[in-house]
Amino acid sequence: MILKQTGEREMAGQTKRARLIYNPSSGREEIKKRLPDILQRLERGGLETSTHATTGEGDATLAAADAVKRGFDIVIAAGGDGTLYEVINGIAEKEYRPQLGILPLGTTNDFARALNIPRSWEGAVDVILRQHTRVIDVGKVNQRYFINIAGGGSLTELTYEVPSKLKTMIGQLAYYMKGLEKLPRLRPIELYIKTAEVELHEEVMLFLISNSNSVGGFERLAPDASLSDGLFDVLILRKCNLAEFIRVVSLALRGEHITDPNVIYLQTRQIQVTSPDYVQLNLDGEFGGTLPCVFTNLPQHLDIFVDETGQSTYKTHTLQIKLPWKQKPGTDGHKEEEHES
Ligand SMILES: Nc1ncnc2c1ncn2[C@@H]1O[C@H](COP(=O)(O)OP(=O)(O)OP(=O)(O)O)[C@@H](O)[C@H]1O
Repeated sequence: MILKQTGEREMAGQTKRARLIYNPSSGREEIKKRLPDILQRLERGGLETSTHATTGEGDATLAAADAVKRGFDIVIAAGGDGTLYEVINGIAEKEYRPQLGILPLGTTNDFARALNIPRSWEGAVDVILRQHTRVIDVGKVNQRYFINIAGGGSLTELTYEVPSKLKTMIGQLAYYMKGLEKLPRLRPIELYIKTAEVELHEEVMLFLISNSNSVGGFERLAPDASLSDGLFDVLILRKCNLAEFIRVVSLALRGEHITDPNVIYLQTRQIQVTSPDYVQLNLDGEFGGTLPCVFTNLPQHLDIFVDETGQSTYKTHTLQIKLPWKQKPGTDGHKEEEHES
């Protein structure tokens, strides 16, 4: 018999079993060097851990579903947001859902940032070993699941356009470079939005359906978002020109965009989005199909290990973007400063 429920194995005096699913290509490929140390630290901390190295797109979903089937107590996703997204998609639809640990070794690690999971592998492993968990909501759309954010429209196609080689080499800056390249070709989409509370028909630049407040390096994108309130925070940017777009983005970096007249903000449990246009969906940074669709919040659906101290080890990003038409020849147009928060 497989002892599945949280705590059952401990109560039976058995060591907990963890399945570490890691993406060897994540971030700057740090996991390749760190794996023996990570396994040793987990083992010393009392977790019997076996590993699965992902081989490409979709493999982490299969590996996570397999870990559920084999009755692992804990699944650890080691990599970036893409790996975490795939692991969640292997677990979220199942009746038995192991506890989830995160080792943030990717480029952006939005969700780990939202949960204050330490950036250092030692700190992140210790969070798992201390066994303090938080139950979080999961978003469901088109039979896929997301925990951080879903969106569509201009710029949301960005994350899967950045080649992984470029991300490995220059990290988060790759996203911003690609973003600048896209700015001149922003185009609005026509949307019909329906929730239990409102119905809207608007021309919009983009829409974001968020579960956490930390998205793409913007730490206050949805300032009121709670991971476990059963609600999505929906942000819609109305049709606007390039200058207004840049103004809203710079307000968003400071978390001051919610009251802007170009921004519609609402909270809801379920939202139906349709469009006569071809609109691709972005789920936690990955391609998630196209409109039309219904986004449903599954309240408190996953149990994730978090830092009980709540102290952030993340740096805040101040991004200074020189607009292409003001750029001097020979400069790259970007400057990123980091400050300890
Ligand atoms: N062995 C592999 N080689 C290349 N790509 C892989 C491999 N295994 C998985 N992948 C793909 O790499 C994608 C991105 O990985 P991941 O999110 O872990 O890292 P990242 O892109 O560096 O970080 P972030 O998503 O935070 O920017 C995953 O969605 C997955 O499909």
